[in-house]
Amino acid sequence: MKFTEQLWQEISPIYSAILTHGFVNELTLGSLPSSTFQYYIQQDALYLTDFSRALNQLAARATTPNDMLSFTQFAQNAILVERALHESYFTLYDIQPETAKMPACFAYINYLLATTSLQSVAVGAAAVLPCFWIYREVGNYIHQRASQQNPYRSWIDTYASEAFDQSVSQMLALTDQYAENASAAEREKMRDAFRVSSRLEWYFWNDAYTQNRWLV
Ligand SMILES: Cc1ncc(C[n+]2csc(CCO)c2C)c(N)n1
Repeated sequence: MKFTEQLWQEISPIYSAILTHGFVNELTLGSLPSSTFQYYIQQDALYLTDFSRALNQLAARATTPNDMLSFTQFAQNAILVERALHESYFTLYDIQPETAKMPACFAYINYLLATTSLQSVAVGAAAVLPCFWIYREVGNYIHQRASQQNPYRSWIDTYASEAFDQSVSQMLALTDQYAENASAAEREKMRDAFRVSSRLEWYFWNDAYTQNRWLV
């Protein structure tokens, strides 16, 4: 079994919790309150900018030109996605930009920046992988079920694209290659990083759903 297949098996309860989460359910049905979607998009714009920084960190630290190129392209793409949010959804759904990261976004981004800066590139790659992989799976899941009249259709179509599918496959191959060259202890850290980020993906949806804010 591929290393990444093993990773996916290990997060099976987390992935199920994401698919059955109220945010995903209501987004699919089109009944998600616009204020909830607004919170999500505002936080995601903040997330994407720093996610790009985390990928650039991996690009700077990768040892082969091929890997550097992959991480650089992913990093560039995250900024393009962020820009697309501004050019489409912010206008389409009349959303105001936000500057404060709420708890899940704050935790997730700081975890990714610390891991891609201070851990090995292999562990850093495992930490950013859920962002790609979970979005492809959740994106396809929603895409298959949502109606054409869904008010969030424009967002839903983004993650079901072929271009996105290709970058996820590239990221998976890259992670498997790092795992092959890693020691058992290193692979254990990769598994842990993959699980932590997957959990934080759930928290990201949950913060939007509950409109979570700093209590103090
Ligand atoms: C919280 C959160 N997690 C994952 C994504 C998905 N995503 C954003 S950028 C990118 C690819 C960059 O090359 C992917 C897969 C998101 N938007 N927000």
